[in-house]
Amino acid sequence: MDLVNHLPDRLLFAVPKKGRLYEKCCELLSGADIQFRRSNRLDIALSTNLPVALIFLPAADIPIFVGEGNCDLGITGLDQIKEADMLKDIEDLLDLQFGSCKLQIQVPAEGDITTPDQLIGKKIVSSFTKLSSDYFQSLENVSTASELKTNIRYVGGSVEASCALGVADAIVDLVESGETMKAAGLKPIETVLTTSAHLISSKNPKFPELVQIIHQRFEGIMAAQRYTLCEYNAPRSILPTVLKITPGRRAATISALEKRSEEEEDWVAVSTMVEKKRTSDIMDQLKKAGATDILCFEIKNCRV
Ligand SMILES: Nc1ncnc2c1ncn2[C@@H]1O[C@H](COP(=O)(O)OP(=O)(O)OP(=O)(O)O)[C@@H](O)[C@H]1O
Ligand SMILES: O=P(O)(O)OC[C@H]1O[C@H](OP(=O)(O)OP(=O)(O)O)[C@H](O)[C@@H]1O
Repeated sequence: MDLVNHLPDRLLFAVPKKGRLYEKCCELLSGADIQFRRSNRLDIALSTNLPVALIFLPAADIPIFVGEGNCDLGITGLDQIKEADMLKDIEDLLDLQFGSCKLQIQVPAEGDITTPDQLIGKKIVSSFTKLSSDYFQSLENVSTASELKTNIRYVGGSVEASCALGVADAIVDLVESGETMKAAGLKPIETVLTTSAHLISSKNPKFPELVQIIHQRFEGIMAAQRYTLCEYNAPRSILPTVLKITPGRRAATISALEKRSEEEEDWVAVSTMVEKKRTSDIMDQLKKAGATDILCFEIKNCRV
């Protein structure tokens, strides 16, 4: 099939082609019901149910493709967006809350260096030379990279080996668990940036309505991951108390329950979204306040 001829009618969505972000991106695309089949070795896949073409690119190139308007949408790390200096050229639509890690200055664990200012004038190795330069410019209080006393050099991978090889006094690299740096005999002395994967769009997308629809679907996935639906019954008299416990995202939905007799007090059913991580605590608080029949449900999908 001549893929390229099908592209003018399609929103181009740039997705990391491999690496740390790839699997999770595929899960999100599936959650947003963007169906596709990626043929072996092909870096373009046409969606089978939406006018979308997925373009699989290195995570580092995605900010440029989206920032310069070649792709309407993209997913990549905030670190890559800032390193490409593209934050001002894109719309930062959503923090997707995966691919979370820190860009840190790491030095030999057994060495004398304990603070970043001791590195002024020394050798730094990183794949993030812009972010490293920005950091040391601010530390050295100079306005351009050419005025820097600190020597910042680029390497594309295995950055953590640079100190042991004598190439660097310190490195600036991504750290999640810390295992890689520990194994390389390094320790952190500063966090330059905290990062995660973001959904980004071009400032002037060719398919703005579809950008909005996909953005809303991704927001729905994030909300479904973050919240559960909590339903319970309560006497109307305790509503002010229980609504303080479960105020909901916007407000709780309250429905009157049928009375079984004239004498019975007014009861209501309350339905509200609660943060997943607080669910057990909230159920305990509701029970204590006098609510009954407290149920919590997983949210499979939603639009918020
Ligand atoms: N250890 C990690 N934990 C969580 N997220 C990470 C980690 N390392 C990298 N990331 C995130 O994933 C993005 C892509 O990193 P990854 O190492 O997968 O790159 P890559 O595209 O495979 O390139 P390379 O070939 O240079 O490794 C990073 O920019 C960062 O946002
Ligand atoms: O703190 P940790 O959990 O050990 O993760 C950190 C490692 O992850 C990243 O590299 P990755 O494994 O993606 O491969 P790369 O070195 O080829 O970029 C990063 O560059 C570190 O090497």
